Amino acid sequence: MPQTLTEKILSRASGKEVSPGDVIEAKTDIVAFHDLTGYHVIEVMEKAGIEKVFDKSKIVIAFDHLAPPPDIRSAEIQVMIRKFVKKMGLPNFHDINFGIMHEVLLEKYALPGQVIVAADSHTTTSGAVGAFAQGMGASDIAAATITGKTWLVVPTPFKVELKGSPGKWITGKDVALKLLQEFKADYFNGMSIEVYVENPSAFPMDYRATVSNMGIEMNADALMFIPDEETKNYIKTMRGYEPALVTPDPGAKYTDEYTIELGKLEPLVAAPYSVDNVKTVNEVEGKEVDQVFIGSCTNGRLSDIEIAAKILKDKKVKTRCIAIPASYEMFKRAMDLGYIETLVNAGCIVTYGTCGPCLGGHFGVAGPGETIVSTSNRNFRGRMGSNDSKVYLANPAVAAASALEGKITDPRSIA
Ligand SMILES: CC(C)[C@H](C(=O)O)[C@@H](O)C(=O)O
Ligand code: SF4
Repeated sequence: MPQTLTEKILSRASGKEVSPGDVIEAKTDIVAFHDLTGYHVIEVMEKAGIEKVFDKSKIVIAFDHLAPPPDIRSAEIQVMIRKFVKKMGLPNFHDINFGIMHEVLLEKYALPGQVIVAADSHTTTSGAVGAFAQGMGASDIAAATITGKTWLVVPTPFKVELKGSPGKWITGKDVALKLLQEFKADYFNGMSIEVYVENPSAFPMDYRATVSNMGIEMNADALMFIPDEETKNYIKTMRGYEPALVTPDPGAKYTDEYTIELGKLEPLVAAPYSVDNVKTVNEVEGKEVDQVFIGSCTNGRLSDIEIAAKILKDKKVKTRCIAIPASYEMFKRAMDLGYIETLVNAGCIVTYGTCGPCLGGHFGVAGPGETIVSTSNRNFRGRMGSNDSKVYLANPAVAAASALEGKITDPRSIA
């Protein structure tokens, strides 16, 4: 039987031919956790008295939610995890100066065809390179850390096709929001989405990562881009070697298919208080904005910072604007290309590699009555701080244009 990417990956990982609905035990290629959930993972292991991991080289840990620690409790958690890393002799540990775990996984570890599990819902991000990547709770991740295995229900594969090329100021975010507008936030429950890109270079890895990242907002078990030339180029550029590509068999069967004509997309916005409350930017433009956040594991990559820099070059923002490249690597590249200087000159506050304001943690928590435009992935009540704040999710061009004008702005109207 011709297999989808989902079936191919999970058949290899479980050692038998799988079909949607099967409950399987799959071997994990990478098991990861961060500071906030890592604490619980280690606690579960310690309570069970287990002092070994299945394979040191396959455990990845990154500090991001509490980086740098905003309070004593966060610092305590990091101290505890550093001790665990030392005791176990884990080589793939990324302290507060590396970046957001999902971005670190994408840049340094994830490969086509792998099974990746991590203690964070946005683990779907690694699907951008064609890995079956799923977020899990701390107990499941503790079990996978110990055994190198996890149990899964094989999801039903659904195909999305991206045709043509996106227009000016249209990015991966608009594709993610289009899917949410069309299908709503719970449609893909029990499914995996496999995205085929007709014209690989027109939809680069940064855009793919945004869409995969928001796969969990669609409730999909995984959101994978079918590996192609762009996957190869990305891994070659970031790591210096060419990966082997895993692709679905011709004639593989999907439960359904949906096509997006990239050239027909408009900049979209998710209005409060739900990620699927999607509107065109023109429907909400003119609303006054108190703070703009450009960053997170959704949109903190080089192209996001580049777009913001292009819009803000030689101008001044009219509202608070916080920009956070998702990793050290992204910060460094943005700095070398002059984007950081542009953003600082425009009046933005810039730091690197933290979840920070995305989940209302620190570095720009939203206050009562405030309106925020954010490039992150969630906007439910209280997500970025006060229950009385309103968060509009958008792509980096809409965010930067809104910072420039002090109100929600269509970037096509100004640049
Ligand atoms: C803290 C963590 C468990 C959570 C997640 O799993 O997604 C966070 O990263 C988020 O984005 O809300
Ligand atoms: S940046 Fe936001 S969405 Fe991503 S892992 Fe951190 S808190 Fe979660």
